[in-house]
Amino acid sequence: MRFKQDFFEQLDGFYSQVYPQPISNPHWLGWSEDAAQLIGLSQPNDELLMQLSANHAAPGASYYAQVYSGHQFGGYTPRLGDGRSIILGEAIGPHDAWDVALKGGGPTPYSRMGDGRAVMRSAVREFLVSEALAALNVPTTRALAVIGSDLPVWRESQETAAITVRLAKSHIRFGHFEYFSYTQQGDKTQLTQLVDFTIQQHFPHLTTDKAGYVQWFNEVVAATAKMIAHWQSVGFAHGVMNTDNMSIIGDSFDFGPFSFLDTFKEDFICNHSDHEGRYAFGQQPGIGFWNLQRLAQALTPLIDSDDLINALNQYQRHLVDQYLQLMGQKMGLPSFEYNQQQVDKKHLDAAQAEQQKQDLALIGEFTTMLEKNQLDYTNSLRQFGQLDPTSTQSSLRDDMQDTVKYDEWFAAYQLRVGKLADINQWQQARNAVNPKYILRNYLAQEAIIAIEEQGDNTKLEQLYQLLRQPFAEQPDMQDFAKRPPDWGQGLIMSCSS
Ligand SMILES: Nc1ncnc2c1ncn2[C@@H]1O[C@H](COP(=O)(O)OP(=O)(O)OP(=O)(O)O)[C@@H](O)[C@H]1O
Ligand SMILES: [Mg+2]
Repeated sequence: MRFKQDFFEQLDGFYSQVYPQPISNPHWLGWSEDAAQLIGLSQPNDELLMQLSANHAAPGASYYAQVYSGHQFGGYTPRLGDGRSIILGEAIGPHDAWDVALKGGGPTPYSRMGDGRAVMRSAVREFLVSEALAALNVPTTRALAVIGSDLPVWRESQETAAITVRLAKSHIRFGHFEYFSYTQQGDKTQLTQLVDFTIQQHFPHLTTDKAGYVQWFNEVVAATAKMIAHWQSVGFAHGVMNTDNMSIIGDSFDFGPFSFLDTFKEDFICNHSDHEGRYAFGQQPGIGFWNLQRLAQALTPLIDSDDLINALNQYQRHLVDQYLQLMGQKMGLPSFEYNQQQVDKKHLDAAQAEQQKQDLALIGEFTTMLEKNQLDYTNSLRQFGQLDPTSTQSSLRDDMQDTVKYDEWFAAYQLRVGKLADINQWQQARNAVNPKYILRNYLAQEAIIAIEEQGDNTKLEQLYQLLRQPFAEQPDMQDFAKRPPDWGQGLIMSCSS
């Protein structure tokens, strides 16, 4: 790893330098070949294991924990910060630089009551989902590796500690801006410094002046909407959309009790502690907006309210455009022209707006049918993409209890689809965007249990390899595409991690 230290060198006062604490008997549990390439690594080796388990110092690393705050479940916590994630610096890759962080690397000045550690099950889940989302083309932080140990940690019972080696183009969160806006009221120096740094590093096509700030916030709104549209389209529930878990570049970030939908359920709650369903699957688009409003509030010292409001007002349009683009591809809505050019246009004409409304309704009726018939979201879409859109018979129809309703819907769908030139091609295009394999909670759980009980990471490795190619048939792996067994249906994860 070759590091640069832009955050560390340019943002003094935005972090505490702190060295990670080693974990004992470190061993590789998981290694992502794809993530490794991003920072110019190929194979894991013993020295790297010692460095990433904090047993040896990594040459060129700075080791720091960032300070931030955030709205958690709607309430403001004035100071959070990296309580268990220690950043080594920005590793220089062939295309981008990636922060390398040891999540679970030991206590920091921001640990509050926590031990600075992560338990194996949560580290494994974060590793797998980071790489699975990336393979689904969802914007996300990455995971280079997960490292097991025999260091005991206490949660509800005794468990062992592990470290996820996270790669992130940025660790800057909405909560960073909240922290520097509210702790330094009346003095914009640090807030300005942070915005300028963010723009220079991650939005280099923009200027660091008033006009640039406005454009930047517009792009943050669009990136956030895009990320959430991706989540809704693949059926991903994040579970803890606090503003300290929202990345400023719109990457999915901090994976705790997340879950992919098995059976489609709009109000699915994956977080055991989320009693009111604040972060339920169907609430995510609205929460994204709420979080952007909190960010906007923190930026009022630098950007005029009218400009912030104008940008916020574009959120829904970005979200709908992106969602329709993704779902349109998944469902094969033809001449789907919600391309980037159109997304960038400020206004749609009346005919386009009407078409959007109808398409949204068509997609919504489809997911409602899935929900009513308790069908699996991922598998139903995969199945749908293999049917013959010119024929009224299909295996998906056979799965519906109410075929009258389905036929009615399908007739409307056929009308929208029109004539197809090549059915084979149509089906191939659907298979390229409707995954066959997703990280179902029960699959992650099986991999975790094998490690817990036998110290065997074969299942984890197998799952990682499977999810690298979620759209490929992988004939030997068909069982992994099945709906969960009874014990694994709607598995809800504990928040302790
Ligand atoms: N075991 C722990 N020890 C110390 N601090 C912790 C621990 N678990 C969580 N925290 C801190 O509590 C706050 C909220 O936790 P949250 O679960 O959102 O983040 P996280 O999973 O620890 O890390 P990240 O957001 O970097 O992925 C953060 O400040 C986090 O660092
Ligand atoms: Mg967090």
